[in-house]
Amino acid sequence: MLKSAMFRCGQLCSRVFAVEFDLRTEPLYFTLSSTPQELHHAHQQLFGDGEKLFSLHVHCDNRTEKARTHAEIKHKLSDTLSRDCDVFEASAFIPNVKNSVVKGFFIRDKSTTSLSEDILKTLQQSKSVCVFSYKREGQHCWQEQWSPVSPVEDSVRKYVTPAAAAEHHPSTLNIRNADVYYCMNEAYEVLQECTDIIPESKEVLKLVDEQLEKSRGEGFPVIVIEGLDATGKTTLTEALRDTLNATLLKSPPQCLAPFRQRFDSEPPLIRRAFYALGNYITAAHIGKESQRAPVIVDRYWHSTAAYAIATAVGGRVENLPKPDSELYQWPEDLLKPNLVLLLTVSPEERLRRLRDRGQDKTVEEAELEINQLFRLKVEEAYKRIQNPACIIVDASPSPQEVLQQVQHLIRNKCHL
Ligand SMILES: Nc1ncnc2c1ncn2[C@@H]1O[C@H](COP(=O)(O)OP(=O)(O)O)[C@@H](O)[C@H]1O
Ligand SMILES: Nc1ccn([C@H]2C[C@H](O)[C@@H](COP(=O)(O)OP(=O)(O)O)O2)c(=O)n1
Repeated sequence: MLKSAMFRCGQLCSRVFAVEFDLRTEPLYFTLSSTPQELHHAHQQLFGDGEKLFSLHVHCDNRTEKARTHAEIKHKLSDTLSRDCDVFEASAFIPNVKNSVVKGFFIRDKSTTSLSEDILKTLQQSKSVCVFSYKREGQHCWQEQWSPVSPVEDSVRKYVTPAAAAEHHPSTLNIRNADVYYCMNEAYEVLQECTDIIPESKEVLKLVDEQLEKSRGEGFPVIVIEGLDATGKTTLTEALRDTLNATLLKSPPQCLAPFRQRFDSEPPLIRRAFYALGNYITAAHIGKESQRAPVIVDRYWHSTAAYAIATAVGGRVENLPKPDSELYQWPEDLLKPNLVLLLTVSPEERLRRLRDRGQDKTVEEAELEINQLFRLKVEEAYKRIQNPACIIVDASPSPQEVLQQVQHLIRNKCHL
C-alpha cells in the first residue's frame, strides 16, 4: 500500500501547490526542488516556525468516490480540528492544464498535543489519501511524505520553492464537467455512476428519460428571470404570468422537489449534475408549453452555472474564470430562451427583504448573507454568461414599477 501511495505522491511533486492562506488575497504558490530555497515573507507566515505542518491530497480514479472522500475529509477536519489548528484549502496542479488539479488541504497545527496527527493517521490508512509533512529550518522549509509510524522508505526531502502566481486560479481548471456541465450526457453519466450509493439517482434519471425535450418550433417567447434569492423573482414571475397570460415554469422543476435536499447534501460533482438535469427537464416543459402561450421561467442555466462557478472558485472575484472563458458559454444542447433578465438589488435591500420574509434560508443563502465575496462572485458570473447574455434590471423600486420596467423590455425585445 505504501508503494502505491509513493507513486501518487511522486506525481504530486512535479506540480505547483496553491494554499488559500487568506481568502481576500492571492493564494500562496510554491513548487518543490531538491536544493534549499529562501522563503518569501508570506511563505514564512504560512510555514510558521515550530508548528506542525501537513498537507493532504485525495487521489482516486473513480470521480464520484474522489469527490465524496474530499467532502468527508473536509467535514472531519472542520469537526475535529476547530481549535488550535488552521485548515486551508490547498491544491496541486499543472499551470494552465485543464483537469490537472488534485484537491486537498493544508493543516497548521498549533496545539501542544499533536491534535492533527491522530486524524491524519486515520486518513492515511485510506489508499486514496496522500499526506506530506513540512519542516522549517530558518529561511528554508522542506516537504517529505508523512507516515505516523516510521519514516517512509525512499522518501526524498524536497525544498519548498516560492512560485509565480498562476494566470488562471487553479480552481477554474477543473470546472468543466465537475461543477458545470455543457451537455446533458455528461451530467447524466455522473448520476448513472452514483446509482449504487444514491438510489434516488435512478428515479431522477427515469424522470429525465420520460421528459426528453420535444423539438420546439417557432412558438411563443420564453423569458427567464434570474437573480439571487430575495431579489423578487417569485413576485415578478407571478405578476408576469398574470399580465401576459403566460405559463410559469421553474428550474429545478416541481417533479425534482422530493430529491433536492438529498442532492444538496452531496459534493458539487453530484449536486450540480442534479441541477443540470433539472434544466433539461424544464427545457422539455418549455418546448411543450411555448406552443400554447408565452413562458416565464424562474431560474434556469444562468443560476446553475453562476452558483456552481462561484462555489468552486475560492476567494476573490478576481479568481473567477476570465470574462472571455468558454466556461460561460451556454450548453449547445439546451433550449435557449429568447430573453434572460437578471434582477439586482443592493445588498442592504436584499437583506431587508430576506429578513422581512423571515423564511428558512438554504445553507447556501445563509452563507451568502455572511459571505459578501460569494455574493459578488455569483452576480459577476451571472453577468459574464454568454449566448444568451442576461439584461440587468434594477429591482429595487416597488413591485409595480419593476413589473412595468420588465414589461417594457419584453415588448421591445420579444414584441409581446
Ligand atoms: N420590488 C420589490 N420591492 C420590495 N419588496 C419586494 C419587491 N419584490 C419582492 N419583494 C419582497 O421581497 C421578498 C422576496 O421576494 P421574492 O419574490 O420571494 O424573491 P425570490 O423569488 O427572488 O427569492 C418578499 O417578501 C417580497 O414580498
Ligand atoms: N436552475 C437552477 C436553480 C437553482 N440552482 C441552485 C443554485 C443554488 O445552489 C440554489 C439556489 O436555490 P435557492 O433555494 O436559493 O433558490 P430559490 O430561493 O428557491 O429561488 O439552487 C441551480 O443550480 N440551478
